[in-house]
Amino acid sequence: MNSPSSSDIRAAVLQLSVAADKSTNIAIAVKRIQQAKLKGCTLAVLPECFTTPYDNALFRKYAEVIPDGETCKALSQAAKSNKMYVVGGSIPELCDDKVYNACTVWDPNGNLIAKHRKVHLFDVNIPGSTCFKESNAMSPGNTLNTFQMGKLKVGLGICHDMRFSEMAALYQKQGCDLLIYPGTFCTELGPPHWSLLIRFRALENQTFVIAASPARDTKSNYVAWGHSMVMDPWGKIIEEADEKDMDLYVDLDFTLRENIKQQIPTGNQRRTDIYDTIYKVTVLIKKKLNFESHGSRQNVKRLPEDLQSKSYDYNTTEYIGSFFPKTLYGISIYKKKPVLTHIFFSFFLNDLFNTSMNVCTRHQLYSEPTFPNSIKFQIGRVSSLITGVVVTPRTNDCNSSINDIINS
Ligand SMILES: NC(=O)CCC(=O)C(=O)O
Repeated sequence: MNSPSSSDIRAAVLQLSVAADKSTNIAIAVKRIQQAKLKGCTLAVLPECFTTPYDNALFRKYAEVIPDGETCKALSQAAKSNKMYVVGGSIPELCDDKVYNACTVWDPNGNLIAKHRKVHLFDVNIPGSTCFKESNAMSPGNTLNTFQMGKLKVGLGICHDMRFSEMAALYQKQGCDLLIYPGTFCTELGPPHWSLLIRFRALENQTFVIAASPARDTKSNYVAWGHSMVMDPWGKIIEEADEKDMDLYVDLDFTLRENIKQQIPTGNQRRTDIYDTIYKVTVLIKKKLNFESHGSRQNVKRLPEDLQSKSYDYNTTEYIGSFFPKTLYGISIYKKKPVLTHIFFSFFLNDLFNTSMNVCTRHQLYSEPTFPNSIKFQIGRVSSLITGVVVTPRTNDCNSSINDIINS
């Protein structure tokens, strides 16, 4: 194996102590980011729930909206003033009266470039050891999330997410070079599993892995294991903290990963003819439809349950369309983006025949029969949330452009 010659990034893993006061925690994080900058780092990673003691009773109280809350403002400013990428551990996020365990990522201009809501909540019941039910206080996220640092692609997970190998495998399939897990394992599950799981995820996906824990506080209700660490794709620990309040500064050389990928090319050796790991796009009809066309209002009945959602493989789906005939409603995935079905079919045929033809679908029977008008005739708003697509009816909306539909 070639020995690594140049460092691609210098990362700081900030294993800070979490105090009872949120503003104090934020101020400490900002200071540690500044110190990481002075150490030459371009990336700083904070721990899970670094603003909040890890306690179901406190999550809602400490929660804030993203990106307008106190923590986000401070992290954005810290990223910008230090010209660094900041992976903001996690904070309790308040959204639509729900609380999520959410990681924000900030680029060197202070822009929010990714958000990951913990997908697998920490619900365990080990008599005599650990009992925790995070789902009593938090809602789960539904998507996998990556961000780009120059040429490097980074996949995000939060703590318990690291137990799920499919999730990491999907990041590997998406080409991630580095996986980052802010995490707070406890002193019961930390010793047997923390380091092993990080090592598995690194080795099986041939990626670097950074796991950032808070420092241990033996007086808190939930005692964190600490031991933040950085693992290389060979399964070797590059740096590991002990349980104390401390930071790691680590050089990551991605030529190591490139070499391992060439030498042991497991990424190309998967037998997808006999097994596969897929990332699903879920299409959901959220509300019953009520739309207006040609002056006549149509009240559409509630869909049968089985027609209300469909799942597709995100990675392989190029063109897929579903009609919900009772509502005349359609939804499609076109080049991995959600579009309304009639637009999808138009695109599809236009691509196929390299022409600008009009396609008359059932929607268009109720709208105007030309292509531009059919785009304008929008019976629903399509928003690409998390893993899925939520279709929310909108009445008589004739002003949206195709970009609005795809990007909304
Ligand atoms: N905060 C967490 O998700 C803890 C996960 C954990 O300890 C585990 O064993 O899993």
